[in-house]
Amino acid sequence: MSIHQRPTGHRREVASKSNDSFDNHSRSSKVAYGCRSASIQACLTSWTWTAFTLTCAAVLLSWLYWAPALTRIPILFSSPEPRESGPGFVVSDLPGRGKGMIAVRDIRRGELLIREPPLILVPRQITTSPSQLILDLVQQLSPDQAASFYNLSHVNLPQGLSSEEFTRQLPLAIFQTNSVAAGPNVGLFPTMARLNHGCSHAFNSVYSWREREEVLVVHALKDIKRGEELLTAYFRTQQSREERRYYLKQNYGFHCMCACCALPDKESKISDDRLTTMSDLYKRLSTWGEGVIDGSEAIRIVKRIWALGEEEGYTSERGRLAADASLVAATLSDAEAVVEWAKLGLQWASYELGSDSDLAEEMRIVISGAKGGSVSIA
Ligand SMILES: C[S@@+](CC[C@H](N)C(=O)[O-])C[C@H]1O[C@@H](n2cnc3c(N)ncnc32)[C@H](O)[C@@H]1O
Repeated sequence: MSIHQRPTGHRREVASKSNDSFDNHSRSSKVAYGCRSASIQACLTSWTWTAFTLTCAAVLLSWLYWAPALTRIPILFSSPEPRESGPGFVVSDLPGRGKGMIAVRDIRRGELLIREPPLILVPRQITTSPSQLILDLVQQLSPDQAASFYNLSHVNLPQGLSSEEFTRQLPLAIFQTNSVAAGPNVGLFPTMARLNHGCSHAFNSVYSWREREEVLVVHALKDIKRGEELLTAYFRTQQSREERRYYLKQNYGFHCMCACCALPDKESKISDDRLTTMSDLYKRLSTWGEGVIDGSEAIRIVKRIWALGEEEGYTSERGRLAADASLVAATLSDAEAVVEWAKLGLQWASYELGSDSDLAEEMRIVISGAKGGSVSIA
C-alpha cells in the first residue's frame, strides 16, 4: 500500500468516527437537558466524562492517522533497514559533481552493490570512426535504453558545434565520459556510470567485469555509512596529486577535491610519496617473473606494499597481491606461507571482487590443495 493510500483511508475513518462522536454528543446533550432537574454536579460530571472520552478518541485517531507517515521520517523515528536488502543507494543531484550515488543504509565491506549487463559494448581497438560506431549502436537501442543513455553526463564536447555536428558527436562524448574497461572490450553501464570518482583512500567501491557472465559487478571495498557517497576509482590512483588532477581534468573535466586530493599540502606530500613508492614497488614486483628479483625479495616487496597501503588507507588490489605472494611462496616451497597468503587472497578478493569471483575460487583451490599436501600453483 502506498503512503498516499494509507492516510486517505484513515482520514475517512476519522471523519466517520467524528460523525459518530457528533451523534453521541447530541445524545449526551439530550441527556444533559434531561438532567436539568437533576443535580448540576451530576450534569457537570457527565459533560466532563464525555469531553474526556472525545478528546481521547481524537488523540488516538489522529495518532493512527499520522503514525504511519511519521515512522517514514528517519529523523523522528529511525528504523534501520535490514542489511543487504535493496540496492543500498540512491542516485541524487550533488552540488558541483552532477549526479552521484548516496548510501541509504549502512553497507558492509564486500557487499555486492551493482550487477549490470552492458548497454553498449565495443572492442578496445576499432578500425572504423569511433563517433559513427557509437552513433550507430545508440540508434539500435530501444527508446527507454536510448533515454537512459542520453540522460548520462558528458564532457569534452567542443563549444559552438552546429546542431547537426552536436547530434553526431554527443553519443561518443557520453560514451567516453561513462564507459569502463570490460575485459577485452569497453562497456557502458548506465547504473554504475553514476559513480563519481575518488583517489587512493577516498574510493570505497570497486567495479570488475565478469567475462563468463558478461556483467559488471560493483562491490563495497570498505564499510560505507548511510549518507556517504559511493565512490570508485576511474584509474589507478597510485600517482601524485598533481598527476591525478591533470589526468582527471583532461579526461573527465573536473578538478578533483576528493578526501585524498583535499589533504593539506604537507599531508598530501606524504600521501603522494606513499602512493608513488607503492607504484614503484609494484613495477619491481612484476620483474619477478623475468627472474630480475628472487622470491625472497618479491615477498619482502609484497609486505612493504601491504604496509604502505595500510598507512595510506589504500586496500584495493590486495586480493591479487596476496595471490601473487602465494604463488611466489609455492616456488619457495613454503607450504605454510602458501596457505597464509591464499587465505588473505581469498579474504580480500571476496571483498573487492566477490566471494564467487574467479580469484576467490582459485584461492580456495590453493588452500584445499595445500591442506591435501600439494603446494604447487599452476
Ligand atoms: C561517469 S560520470 C559520473 C556521474 C556524473 N556525476 C553524472 O552526473 O552522471 C563522470 C563525471 O562525473 C563528474 N565527477 C566524477 N567524479 C567527480 C568528483 N570527484 N568531483 C567532481 N565531479 C566528479 C565529472 O563531471 C565526470 O566527468
